[in-house]
Parts: sequence; structure tokens; C-alpha cells
Amino acid sequence: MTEAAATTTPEVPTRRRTTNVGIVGAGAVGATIAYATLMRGAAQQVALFDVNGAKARAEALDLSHGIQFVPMAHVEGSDDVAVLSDSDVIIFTAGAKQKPGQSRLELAETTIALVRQIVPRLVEVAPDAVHILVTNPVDVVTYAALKASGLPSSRVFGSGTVLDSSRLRFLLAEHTGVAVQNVHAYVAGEHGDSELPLWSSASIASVPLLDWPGLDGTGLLDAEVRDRIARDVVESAYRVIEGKGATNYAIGLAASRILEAVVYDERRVLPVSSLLENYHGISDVCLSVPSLVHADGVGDRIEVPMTDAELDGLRRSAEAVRATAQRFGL
Ligand SMILES: O=P(O)(O)OC[C@H]1O[C@](O)(COP(=O)(O)O)[C@@H](O)[C@@H]1O
Repeated sequence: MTEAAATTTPEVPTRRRTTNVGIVGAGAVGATIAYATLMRGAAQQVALFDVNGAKARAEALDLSHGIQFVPMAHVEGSDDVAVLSDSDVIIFTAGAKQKPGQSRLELAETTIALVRQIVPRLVEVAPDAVHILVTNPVDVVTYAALKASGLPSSRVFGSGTVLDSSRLRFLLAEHTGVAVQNVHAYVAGEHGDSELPLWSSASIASVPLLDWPGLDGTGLLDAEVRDRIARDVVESAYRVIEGKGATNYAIGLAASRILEAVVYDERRVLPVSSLLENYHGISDVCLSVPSLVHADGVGDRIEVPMTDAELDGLRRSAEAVRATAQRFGL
């Protein structure tokens, strides 16, 4: 052994940088996103920020008590926005609480005012974060957040129709008797009543859904069935809300899946809501279309081939979202 080799300093393993995820709003949706994120091991630091500090701290404590059973992480809760400092990703779930007699529209107005007030503070404490908006009406809220942030449009996007697409896939899987993972179909447009399934590009096992032959003659997808399933997707949330007052699990899983696409730089195709610029001629509105999600946020919007009817539907959806945005002076 030479003298030089004998004195070489042993290599010290470099510590892996942790992923910090901040969640605005410690209500049912925010807390469930935190839970799903921890279960999936997608972040090592999870911070919950809520104006109700006691609730944020209690949720953080409850989650912390379960850390033994999930990949190592640290959870914190606070009513001080500084708890979100240096977040890599911030997921926004906070919204105004509906007051007795308040209309949905008035509620949305208060929520947008809240977004305009909080988002600049988020940019101050976490200047490099990618922002994922979940609060409804998510397309308009995303547009408001983007304007309030002053950030490039790639860094601010909404959960959009990722959840609606998973509801669609679930219903198609049930109807056809095929595993949900093998159903490839997107809901595009508004996360709301004007959304539309992109039937012409949907498939199972490379068979276009419009030509789906069924299995043993069952589970056919004729126009009537497709219309019923499309209606069911739109009404899904109402049904859950009727029974339990809110939805939280599926959106929690959907949001944590989007988060993973960012933290692992996956370039995953997801129908998130982002600012469209000449997407099939549609511009200046936040709307969901299949898009690449990676470490810098949302990238290319995939120009999915559409039938004339689908294109019309997407344009109508864009108009509906734009009209709501204009009502709030956006
Ligand atoms: O049906 P296939 O070709 O086996 O693909 C299954 C894969 O597709 C996925 O469902 C993703 O599908 P999408 O690209 O349509 O979102 C994965 O979750 C799954 O592993």
C-alpha cells in the first residue's frame, strides 16, 4: 500500500436533502393530504399552516404519533406562515367557511380574497416552491393564485380533473370488469359541471373505448352508458357530500399523487388545471388537460386529438370558467 493511499480520507456519505411539503389549511382535505403524503413516504418534512393554530398543531401531533409506522418524517403545525419556510411544494386547501345564507358565489368571492391575501406571503417564505391549488372552484382559484403570486405559470397549477378522471376510471372499471389501472381515460375542462370525458382517446388494453367489445358480451359502452357514466362522474362529489358532508379521501390520494410527480420529477401525464396558451386555440384560462408534471411544476400540455364535439365541449367549459373568473374581476 502506498503512503498516499494509506492517508486518503474515507468517503463520508452525503446526507440526502429532505423534501419539504407545506399544506395551507388543516381541515379534512389538508389533513388527509398530509396523511396520504406520509403513508406514501413522499416528504420528510410536512408543515400544516392554518389560521386555527390549535387545529393545525393537533393534526400535526396526531400525524406525528403515527410516524413509527410510515417512512421517517417530521410533521409540524402552526398559525404562523413561517412554518412553510423553504417548502419545495405548497398544497393550498384553505377556503372560506360558508356562513348561513351565503351563496356559493359569495363563498367563492371570499375564498378568492383569501387566496389573494395568503399567496404573496407563501411566495415570500418559500420563493422556490411549486404551488398546487386544491381549493374550489379550483380553476378560478388557480388563476387568482397565479396572478397573485407573480410566478411563472409552470409553478402554479390546480389539482383540476385528476380526481374526476379517477372517478371516471373507477366507474368504467366497475362497468367493464377490468382493473382500474388498465382503464386509460381523462376528464378534461372545468373541475365542475361543464367538464367532459375525452371518450375518443380513451382505451383499455389499446382498444379504443368507443370500440370496446365487452367481456363475454357484458360491460358494453354504448352512447347511453357513456352518458350515464359521465353524469355519474359530475354527481360523484354531490353524493359523497350528501352522505358525509365533504369529500376528503380520494382528493387526498389524488393530491399526494400529483405531489409525487413533482418531488420525484416524474414527467407524469396528469390532467391538472393550468394556464392554457393556445391549447386547441384556447388561451388565458386555467383548465384541465393532460399535462406533464415534473420537478418544475407543470410543463407541456399534451394536444390530445379530439372530435369536434369534444372540442366544442372544451371551449364551452373554458367559457364557463372564464365567465366565473370575470365575475370576480380576474
Ligand atoms: O393498461 P396498461 O397499459 O397495462 O397500463 C397500466 C398503467 O397505466 C396507468 O394506469 C397510468 O395510466 P394513464 O397513463 O392512462 O394515466 C398506471 O397506473 C398503470 O401502471
